[in-house]
Amino acid sequence: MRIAVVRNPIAGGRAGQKQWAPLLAAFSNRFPDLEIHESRSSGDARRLARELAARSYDLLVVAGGDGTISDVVDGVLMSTNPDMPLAFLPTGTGCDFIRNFNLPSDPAALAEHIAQAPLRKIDAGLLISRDAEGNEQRRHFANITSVGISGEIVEAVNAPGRRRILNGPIRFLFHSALAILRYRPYDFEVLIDGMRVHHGKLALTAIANGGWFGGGMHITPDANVADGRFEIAVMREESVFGLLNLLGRLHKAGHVGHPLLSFHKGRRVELRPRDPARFPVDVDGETAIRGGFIAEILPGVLTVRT
Ligand SMILES: Nc1ncnc2c1ncn2[C@@H]1O[C@H](COP(=O)(O)OP(=O)(O)OP(=O)(O)O)[C@@H](O)[C@H]1O
Repeated sequence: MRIAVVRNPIAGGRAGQKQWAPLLAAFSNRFPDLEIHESRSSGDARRLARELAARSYDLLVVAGGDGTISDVVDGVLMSTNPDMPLAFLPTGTGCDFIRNFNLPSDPAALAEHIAQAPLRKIDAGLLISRDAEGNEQRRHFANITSVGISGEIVEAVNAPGRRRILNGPIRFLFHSALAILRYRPYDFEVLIDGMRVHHGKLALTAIANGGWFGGGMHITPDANVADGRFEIAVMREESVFGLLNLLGRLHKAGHVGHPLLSFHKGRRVELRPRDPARFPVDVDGETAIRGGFIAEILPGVLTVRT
């Protein structure tokens, strides 16, 4: 099997770098023709994926976290060969997307699992938004797009320079607490398949292909990456203490049934802000776009070996 790996060398910080040596050894052993391609800057994994998808590999393996997977998914789906099969080597901090698949953690077992796994089709999301000049922009995502408090947290956690100061989970907790204290709820209309399901102030809305975000928070427990639909969680305005309490329950999906939360299924979600602010949107754990947008599910567009 001819395999190209797209690796983000900074994913997961020091822990991610430690994981890499045993993964590389196990994969080189199982797949002697392995080629490694490293991203050189933010967003570079998208360019690499688009170029590599057009060549004659049997498989593209993504070594990184959710941001790298998101860039590679976008690059492959924008390439001349969107059917290029993908597999995942988790070396990121949160690694939420791969929680949707039952992957072994031992490197040799993971290599064998990928070698044996049948090809299957899963869904991806498409975001249609506008850049600061008002031009339409399109990008794909793999896992979850969210706005509100989560958008603010993701922007704060990833702000330039912060990756070096605190390590992954501590940085996330620290900036989450700060962002919650500072959060002023946005005013939104949320439309799902043309029906208005919410208008007014929001704590958070998550549009999910997969079930987890924020490093293990099980925000949409009913999401299924292969059912052709999003699961959408709409969390209404809440006090700071209420928000902290709700977010604290997310890891074990203890938020389900909370009176301020509603869950929906749909294929097309429109988020219309009531004022035209360029608020940050969390796209697979990165601030990839700003302001209102439309999200569409693309059923079965991704080919994976998981
Ligand atoms: N060579 C590079 N130098 C600097 N940044 C890079 C480089 N390659 C990729 N990036 C950027 O690194 C960021 C983080 O990547 P990624 O999300 O994969 O890791 P993570 O944040 O540790 O994991 P997770 O998202 O699962 O928590 C992405 O925004 C990506 O664009």
